Amino acid sequence: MKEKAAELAVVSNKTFAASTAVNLHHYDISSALQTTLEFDELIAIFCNKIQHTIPHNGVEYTNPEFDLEYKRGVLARHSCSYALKVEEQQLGELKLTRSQRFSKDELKLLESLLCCLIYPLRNATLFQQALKMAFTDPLTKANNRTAFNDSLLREIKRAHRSGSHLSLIFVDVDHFKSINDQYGHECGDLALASVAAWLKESVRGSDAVYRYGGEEFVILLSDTDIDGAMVIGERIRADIESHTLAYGMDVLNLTASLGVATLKGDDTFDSLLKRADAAMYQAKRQGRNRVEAGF
Ligand SMILES: Nc1nc2c(ncn2[C@@H]2O[C@H](COP(=O)(O)OP(=O)(O)OP(=O)(O)O)[C@@H](O)[C@H]2O)c(=O)[nH]1
Repeated sequence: MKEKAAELAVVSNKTFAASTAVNLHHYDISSALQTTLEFDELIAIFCNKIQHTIPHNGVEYTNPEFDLEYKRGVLARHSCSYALKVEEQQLGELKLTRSQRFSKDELKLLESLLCCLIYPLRNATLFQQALKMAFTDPLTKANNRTAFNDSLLREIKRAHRSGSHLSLIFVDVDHFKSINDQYGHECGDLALASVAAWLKESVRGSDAVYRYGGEEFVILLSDTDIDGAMVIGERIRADIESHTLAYGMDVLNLTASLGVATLKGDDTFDSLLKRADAAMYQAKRQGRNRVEAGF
């Protein structure tokens, strides 16, 4: 049992090789852990299964790679913590707490049982990494078009059901072709990655920036009406205009044209997209570096 993270006992697949023979309890836990690939569900199942052999009041699981913090119960005075690993792959840290000390026998049993958890956790890691890749644009690290289609469909259903507002903003970089032509595609790629980063900063706290294609991005704003979306659109436009992009000895200034639309009662996926897109083209026609609403 260790109290400080720096002195964590390590449970890895090597511990498994040294552990006692697999018994029915291990088998029961292993079977239950095969039912999900979600980290928090795996931890909850594991802790439920060991509760009667190793009673505990509080559980804390952290996995910085996936920005995950799972807590349940009441964190008490005595704790035991484990850094979970398979080979060199970190799988997060698990801490159990309660008001009485954990005995040596309990800790030995817990280490042995934790071996049932590490491979399901490793599978969850691989699955979550694959999911992340499938929904991320590799150049800009923004969410990709597939992620956008999924999110927009889900958000439209939610907004229609609950009567809440939903807005979206199309952002199209102005005269982007001339950046490629003048400075080359490498510079164009850098510009796109930079714009994506600026957009994420502008809508801080939200994960709703998507690369729609080419030099076009889209931002999905839940619970936001047209007035709110226009304010955010104007902030984004000003942010892009105020940034500079250093490329070798050159300093580039970028602008973008934005189209904003808010979901109406009879809107579908296509009609909402069409209004935002039309508003963006209106902004281009009006001289670029502008925000227009599509009503
Ligand atoms: N470097 C780079 N260029 C891209 C990428 N995707 C699309 N483009 C370029 O983006 C440019 C888009 O040009 P246009 O559609 O003519 O638009 P524009 O020059 O931005 O002009 P306006 O939108 O009218 O202001 C094309 O030259 C594409 O080749 C990419 O991933 N990387």
